[in-house]
Amino acid sequence: MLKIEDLEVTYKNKISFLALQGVSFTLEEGHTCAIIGPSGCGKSTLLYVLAGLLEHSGGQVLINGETVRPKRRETALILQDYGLLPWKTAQENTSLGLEIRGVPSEEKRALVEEAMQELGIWEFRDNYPAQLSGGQRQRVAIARSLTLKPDLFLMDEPFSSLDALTREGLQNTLLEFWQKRRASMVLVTHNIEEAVFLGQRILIFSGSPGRILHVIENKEMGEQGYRNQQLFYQRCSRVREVIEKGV
Ligand SMILES: Nc1ncnc2c1ncn2[C@@H]1O[C@H](COP(=O)(O)OP(=O)(O)OP(=O)(O)O)[C@@H](O)[C@H]1O
Repeated sequence: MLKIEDLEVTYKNKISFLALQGVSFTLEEGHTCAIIGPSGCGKSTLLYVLAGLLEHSGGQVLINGETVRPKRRETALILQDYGLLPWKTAQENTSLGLEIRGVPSEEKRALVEEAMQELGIWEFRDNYPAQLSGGQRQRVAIARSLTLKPDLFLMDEPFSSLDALTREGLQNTLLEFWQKRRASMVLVTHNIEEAVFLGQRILIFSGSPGRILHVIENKEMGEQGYRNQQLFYQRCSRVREVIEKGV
């Protein structure tokens, strides 16, 4: 699905800034990977490159064998601040992506209902963003991307502003969704437990420039009750150790 080879990204303002260097990894179709690392190591930069929103200065980024291109329809980018329009209801916000693409209204309504039902927010369809909780707003943002039937989800700390319980609820929802649809997913997070709960492979970055410091395979991800298993805690400790000591 994704093949990144020797990626380099330089921001060119008055002074050039090398944000990522020598980043290589692959993500097989239908798999997930979590990216974790210190603030400023280039995690968001990497996602923007994968979303085709930012040009890279070196290396290769291939999605299904093709060079990454802007506005690939099947790529969904989900950000931390939800990106909801305050003057539109939850339903209208969910249909935004389809509207921009000129999908006929019957089809649009069906796709929107399906996505909102899947995320458990259909009953809040007439609420405006200000009348929704943080978790519900994030669900609307995810539902909006689901309507476009993406095969690649890029998520930039999507749950970071939520309280611990809401966050766990949404992590479970995301896991169930992934198990059903098997879309490919790249999740950027600051949260070690989240990385181990949702990433089949965990890429630990160092900065700066951002590079991959270590890769941890986490094949048990998604197993029934994984969050409460001994192995889950061991993996979390291992990730913490690499972040703290670099080995
Ligand atoms: N438009 C820009 N111009 C110049 N430098 C930038 C620009 N955007 C980001 N940077 C720099 O690139 C580096 C990587 O930024 P990025 O936002 O990708 O990091 P991050 O790992 O996502 O950080 P955080 O975890 O704090 O969100 C940082 O040092 C940042 O200051």
